[in-house]
Amino acid sequence: MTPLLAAEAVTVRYGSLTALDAVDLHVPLGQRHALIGPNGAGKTTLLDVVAGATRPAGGRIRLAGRDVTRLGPAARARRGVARIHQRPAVWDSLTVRENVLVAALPRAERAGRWHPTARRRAAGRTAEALLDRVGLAALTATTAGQLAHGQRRQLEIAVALAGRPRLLLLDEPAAGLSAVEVGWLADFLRGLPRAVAVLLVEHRLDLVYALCDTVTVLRDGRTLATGSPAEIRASGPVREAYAEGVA
Ligand SMILES: Nc1ncnc2c1ncn2[C@@H]1O[C@H](COP(=O)(O)OP(=O)(O)OP(=O)(O)O)[C@@H](O)[C@H]1O
Repeated sequence: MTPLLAAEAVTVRYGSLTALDAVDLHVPLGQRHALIGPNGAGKTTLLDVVAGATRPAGGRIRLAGRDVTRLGPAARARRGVARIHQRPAVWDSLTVRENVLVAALPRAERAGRWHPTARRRAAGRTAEALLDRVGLAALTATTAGQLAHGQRRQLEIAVALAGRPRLLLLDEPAAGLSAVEVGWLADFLRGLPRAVAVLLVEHRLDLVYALCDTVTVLRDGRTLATGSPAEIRASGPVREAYAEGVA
């Protein structure tokens, strides 16, 4: 079956540094797939390539079989790719609700809400439901710039889901969160419908093993191993390589 995401022989160079060297990655529909590896292994670079933020020097990205290598981030977002950044990226000057509305309006239009009032209403309902789900219902009128780090993460997740993605790219979502917030994040991601596939970059292996079906280990821009959490845990070379480089 055609995977939702296929990265084929993706190569990225920064000057003389090869950040990714012919990396292959397949994510089937609905899969929770983790990318782990030492610092500098190329994990964020691979997310950048999948999101369309970095153009590879070689290789292809296919979404549901279609070659999207030449498409930028906005076109990929329209095809169902959403991203959570290492530092939560939200509009500081807008309210919490407005942040989600901005993301929900184009989706409402694509869903056939042509009339502006109908579009606003549909987007408003989406925003309210999502803010409720991420636990920000009491803060809808708060300016995003006033939110604490964990709340910004919750908001960014609501914004990402407002476009109804098929593929959610998460770049170290647990970074900077308290233990309670990490627990919330794990529960939230576990509860995501399988209509959304997840590609997760995360240093916290407890979270990776608890959430993901498949784990790919990168090292120095190359794939060291891909397997189930049990297979990756049991792999001596993987443990050594990962332990060497983790901060
Ligand atoms: N814009 C850039 N210009 C030059 N080099 C870069 C750039 N972005 C990344 N690199 C280099 O590419 C390599 C891969 O970086 P990347 O951020 O993808 O690694 P990572 O596995 O995500 O690391 P970390 O776990 O530390 O976030 C590193 O050597 C990094 O210094």
